[in-house]
Amino acid sequence: MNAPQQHVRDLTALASQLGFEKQATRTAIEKFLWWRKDLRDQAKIVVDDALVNAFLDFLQQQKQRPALSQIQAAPRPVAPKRAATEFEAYKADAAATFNARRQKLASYVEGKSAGRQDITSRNAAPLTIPGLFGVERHVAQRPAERRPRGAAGEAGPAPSRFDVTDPTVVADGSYGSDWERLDTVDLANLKVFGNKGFRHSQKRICELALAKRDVFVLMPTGGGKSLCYQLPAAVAPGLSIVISPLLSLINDQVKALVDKDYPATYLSSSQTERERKAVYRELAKTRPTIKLLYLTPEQFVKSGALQDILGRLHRAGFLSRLVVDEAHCISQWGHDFRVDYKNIGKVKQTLFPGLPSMALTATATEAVRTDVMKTLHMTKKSTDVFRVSFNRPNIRWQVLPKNYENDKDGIPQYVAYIAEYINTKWPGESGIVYCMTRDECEETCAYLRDEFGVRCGFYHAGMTPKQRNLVQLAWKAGRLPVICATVAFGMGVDNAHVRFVVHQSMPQSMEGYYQESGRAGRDGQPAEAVLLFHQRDVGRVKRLIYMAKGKKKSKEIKAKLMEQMQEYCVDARECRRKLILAYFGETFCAERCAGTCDNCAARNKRRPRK
Ligand SMILES: Nc1ncnc2c1ncn2[C@@H]1O[C@H](COP(=O)(O)OP(=O)(O)OP(=O)(O)O)[C@@H](O)[C@H]1O
Repeated sequence: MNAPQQHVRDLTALASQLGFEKQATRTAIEKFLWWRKDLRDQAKIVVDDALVNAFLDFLQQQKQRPALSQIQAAPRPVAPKRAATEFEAYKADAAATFNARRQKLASYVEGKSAGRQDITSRNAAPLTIPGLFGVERHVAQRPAERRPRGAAGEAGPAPSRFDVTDPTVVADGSYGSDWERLDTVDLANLKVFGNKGFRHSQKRICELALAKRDVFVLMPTGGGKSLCYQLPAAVAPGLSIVISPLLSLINDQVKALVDKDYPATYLSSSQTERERKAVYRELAKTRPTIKLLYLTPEQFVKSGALQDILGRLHRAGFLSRLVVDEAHCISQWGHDFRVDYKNIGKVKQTLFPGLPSMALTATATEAVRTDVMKTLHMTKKSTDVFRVSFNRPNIRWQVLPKNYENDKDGIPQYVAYIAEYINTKWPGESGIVYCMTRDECEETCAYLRDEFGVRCGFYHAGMTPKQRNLVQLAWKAGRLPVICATVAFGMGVDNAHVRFVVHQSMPQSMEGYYQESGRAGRDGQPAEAVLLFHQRDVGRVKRLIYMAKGKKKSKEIKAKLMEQMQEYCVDARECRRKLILAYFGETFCAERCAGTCDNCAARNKRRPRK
């Protein structure tokens, strides 16, 4: 199938999820692709937010027109003038964003970025990232009398951009107006990332990373883990490697960084030969200008050519750090175990001895943390562990009984409940309904959409990557507020405004549940996590675990994790927040829950009023 035909198929699937009539949209899509010459001519395309938005707007316009057949017949669409102009604007905008991103990325790896300088040596001219140039200039021009002074009053050492211990720093949000008081880490945070302050322990983590310590970061979803390695990588000399489990996650991160003029790139099978070669060419230089290189674990562990090149850079002292994102994938006790993750430690020890590491995760229990540290050869002595509370005060946790019976129209009552919950409590708001199987996922979506008028789509591993990507983009853009999904809708799902996450059935583990429900309320606004529980689902989950591929031992571990999940579901007394946090080794006083879980709310109701 050639590329345009593939686009037609994928975009049609998306349009039908949105309720557009299939045959009519097919022709419209062909028109759309005809307009978007860039898509038609390329074997590989980047389907990004701009493209999906342009497409959906285009569909909307087509739908409003009574005679779609006219469009079919005409060589160019006969749209009302205003609409056509609007679409032209969308088109131009989408194409411009698309091209700008590609060009930026290409210019980094091919070394064409205007005004770029070598940013890698301590004595080199200021950092080449345009945003950071001001930082450098500022530090370099700091007047001598205002530099930090030693005890005897003598002038302190001239500040360098690795000077991260300025005692006058105003951390955690309040910068004041005096720029002289800010150190390099603060300035990089402001200039490169546009943040006015640090969250949690971000600053300390950056400082320790710059001091070449091993660091283990446990921070809840949305806590701000990325900054902990992106900032030190920008400021430290040399190149940092980031291992991340998903291509979509890598793409999102690199895109966001390139948009900030940050020299980051990646190597993946989704790149064209030309793109891959350009990255290799850059890496083969004595001093590559790339600061952050994203890789999948498979590539890091299996690609001999890449290992050779990175090994050479390490021997030349040019590697700065190995970062392992979503580090719980290393451990069999984590809910997302990946074999290639397990081998990262071996490769690191053999090819990159002495290279500082950073491991980051949002879900590690004590057992997982110990496992990860052991695998990555991070010793207690050389490693600083940062744990941010996993409490999410803005999420209301609830477990409700699930009713399997059908209502008078033959619709399962639990589906009718979900529909009513969405339509009365969160109409039009963004949310996720997690389902146990692919079939349930499609079925629930059909019920919600066709019987109850909920605007929703579905997402599961049985769809092609492109179809999944389209649905995810439509969801992110707010076009499909609700997604019925299996756990395949997982890592990398980054939408701050999710108001609710419903689990239609019991999840497989507490870790998974925390991760999935934690996608609600990343913007800090009130959100809800509702789990529907029926004893029947315990047997179903168990069957899924034992029927899946894998070794007996790993299945037994999964069954144990599931039992803990079951205990959580059947507990009708203890504070949910306390149970979740205790699972991650954190103590929480139930009083602080203040009725924000079903068990505490029920207890408060029962209590006689004074
Ligand atoms: N210091 C900060 N000030 C303002 N915004 C911040 C700060 N740190 C992070 N953020 C923002 O918070 C959001 C979440 O950050 P990030 O994606 O790094 O979280 P995360 O911990 O990696 O989450 P996940 O586990 O889902 O990947 C991002 O939009 C990021 O820009």
